[in-house]
Amino acid sequence: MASDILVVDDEIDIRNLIAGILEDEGYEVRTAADSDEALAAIGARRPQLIFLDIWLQGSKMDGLQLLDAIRAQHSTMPIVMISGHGNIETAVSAIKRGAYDYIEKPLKADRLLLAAERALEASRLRREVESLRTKSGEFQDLIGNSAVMNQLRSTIEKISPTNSRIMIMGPSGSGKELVARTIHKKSLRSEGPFVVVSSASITPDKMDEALFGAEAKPGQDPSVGALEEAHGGTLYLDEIGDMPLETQARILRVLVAQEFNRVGGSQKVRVNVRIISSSARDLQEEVTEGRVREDLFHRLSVVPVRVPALAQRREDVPMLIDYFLRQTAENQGLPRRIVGEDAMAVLQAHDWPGNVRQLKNNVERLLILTRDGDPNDPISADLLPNEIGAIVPPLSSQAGGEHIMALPLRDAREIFERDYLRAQINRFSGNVSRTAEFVGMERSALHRKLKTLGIA
Ligand SMILES: Nc1ncnc2c1ncn2[C@@H]1O[C@H](COP(=O)(O)OP(=O)(O)OP(=O)(O)O)[C@@H](O)[C@H]1O
Repeated sequence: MASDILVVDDEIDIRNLIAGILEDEGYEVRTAADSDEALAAIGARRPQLIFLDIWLQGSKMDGLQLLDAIRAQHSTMPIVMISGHGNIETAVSAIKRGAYDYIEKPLKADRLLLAAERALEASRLRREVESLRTKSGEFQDLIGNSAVMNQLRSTIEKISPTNSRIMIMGPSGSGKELVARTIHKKSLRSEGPFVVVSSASITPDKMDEALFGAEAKPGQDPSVGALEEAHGGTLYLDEIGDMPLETQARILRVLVAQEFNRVGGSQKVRVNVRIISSSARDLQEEVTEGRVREDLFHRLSVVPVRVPALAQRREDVPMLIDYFLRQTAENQGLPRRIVGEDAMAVLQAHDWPGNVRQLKNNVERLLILTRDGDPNDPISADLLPNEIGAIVPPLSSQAGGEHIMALPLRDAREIFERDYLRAQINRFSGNVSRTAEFVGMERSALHRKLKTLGIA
């Protein structure tokens, strides 16, 4: 996506010259002759960079006043001043007031392009640092080598470079947002912003403003909404089913018309944004029950992507654990640890209703709890929190401890074998060969055993 640059200068020749040089390099350029036009252009859509003439003759505000006015509303907007020959001092004072750089007249194409590149790069880096900071280093590769994860990865490769809208479905904590970030990173918009709007963290009455922004009210600054913020990049709508129906209707209108009004505003804002949305619930059901608009659902899920629950890809658990152990050790300055085989078996057999997020939290907790132990000792199963449970899930009620004591050995053993093998089969996602290898039986013998015990 080409960056959107606004050139503000009262001299038409200068405006055209700068616009021509920038457009030749593939930038998208808009121009303004005075402060009113400039503020209107910024109001219509926030640019990614502004070239601003210091003098600005015949304008309500001169360049420095306009600089202050823009920065008051958009404190992080990169602005490069255009300075006349001999007023370098003013240019320097503009930098003190928050301009990013200045270029001198007569203009030189290479200096102009260099200034544009640097300012855009600095602003991109600032966004990246911010997003890394807020995510506290959470951006990471998609870990996992199971068949379903490999399938997911190849889907991501195919759909990322297209501009199509994507609906990601999967249970909470399974990695939907990470998949969305990966798609963005591999798309042609990767240099643009990735903006998240999460229904969980915004109250319904604030949702419209969060998405569309709001026009300035007396005594208040205007607010830039997520759609505008995501111009040139990707907007991730987390839990679309939790958005108020009126907001859904407004999103639909944006998708149809490609433009929208800020809350309380009458001016149309045009943006170029790819929308990726997500849902942890069955959206078809949400549609049937009237919580999601059917027309919106069809427009948003041009390409549906499913992220499987962790319990459906247990093979990935050891790799994820290893990854989180390394990551946590690095982030917290703790020694690296390894997980013992007994603990690994328990962790792999667990059902993880909170999916990868729950696994990650547990690994972090384990590493912190065992920080005083000998780093060379593998973390053993007895250190796992109770809720993770033992490898044999709580025995079915009719086979509780006391009952077992009332049974002959043969029957008690059968109950144990059934629970044990069921858990092992689960752990290896139904793969009999790998289960047989682990429990130390011939494949055919295990088959017979499973049949006798009535395990499908
Ligand atoms: N395959 C994976 N490899 C590495 N980390 C992962 C993977 N899947 C998820 N994670 C990590 O697990 C945590 C939860 O993932 P994420 O937020 O993407 O899930 P989600 O499905 O969007 O959750 P929710 O529905 O609650 O919004 C994040 O810290 C994420 O980085």
